[in-house]
Amino acid sequence: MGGERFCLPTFFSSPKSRFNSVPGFILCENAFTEEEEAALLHAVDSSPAKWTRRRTRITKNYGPYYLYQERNTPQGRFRYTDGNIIHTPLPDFLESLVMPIVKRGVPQLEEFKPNQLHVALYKKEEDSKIHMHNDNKMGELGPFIVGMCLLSDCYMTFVRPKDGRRRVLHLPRRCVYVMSGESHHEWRHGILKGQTASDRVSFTLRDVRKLAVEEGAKVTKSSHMPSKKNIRDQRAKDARVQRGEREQLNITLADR
Ligand SMILES: O=C(O)CCC(=O)C(=O)O
Ligand SMILES: [Fe+2]
Repeated sequence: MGGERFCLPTFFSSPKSRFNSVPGFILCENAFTEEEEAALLHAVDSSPAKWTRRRTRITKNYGPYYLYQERNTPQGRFRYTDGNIIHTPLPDFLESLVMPIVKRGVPQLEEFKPNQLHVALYKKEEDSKIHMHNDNKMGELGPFIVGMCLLSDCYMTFVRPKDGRRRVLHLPRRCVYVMSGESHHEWRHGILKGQTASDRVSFTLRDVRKLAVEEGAKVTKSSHMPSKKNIRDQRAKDARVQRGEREQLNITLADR
């Protein structure tokens, strides 16, 4: 760990963040070994899902393709192609590797059955970050969101819009964390620029209970159709892909 640009954001020292905890947030340190970490990275590398660039992060997505917008639209938080939510099958390593670690570290998660796994690579040299957001803004998730930190520590910033409270939590490499209760429903969170110690990989597990449209169903109601602008943007993107302009992301995590 180290690097001069990895330090607490300046507002951390403000009186509002003196009590550094967020209700409902559970942190399990040393939740997995270096060998397990290597196995998880190798499993992501071996999985056929494609890497996609999203703003400054690079991600692999399994389950319904999730967007981080907080606007309440009829199509919800999901990305569509031809009227269907993009859906990548869950990988085998979710059951064989990920869930045993999560349940061992946090026994309260015994009943937790995620149907979505989001793998993100935050690159230090690209100042990767994730903007402040609330994953459950539209109430589509079950009671837990679970995260895992691989390869690097980071600081996660929390803000509670109701009263402006702010907290910054240190998430160590190889931890498992859980957002439940207030941290899940009332706080927003993000990882700001410069707040990962080095290249970091995270796993986010969600239990998506409400899709705007039935999984796999054709969108027929006009109110469920993506906006004209979304359709235009998607067509332009598809055309770029066909012309081979899309960035080819050949990434290997295991050799980092
Ligand atoms: O990288 C992380 O640990 C957090 C990611 C996150 O907040 C999310 O995917 O919703
Ligand atoms: Fe999140």
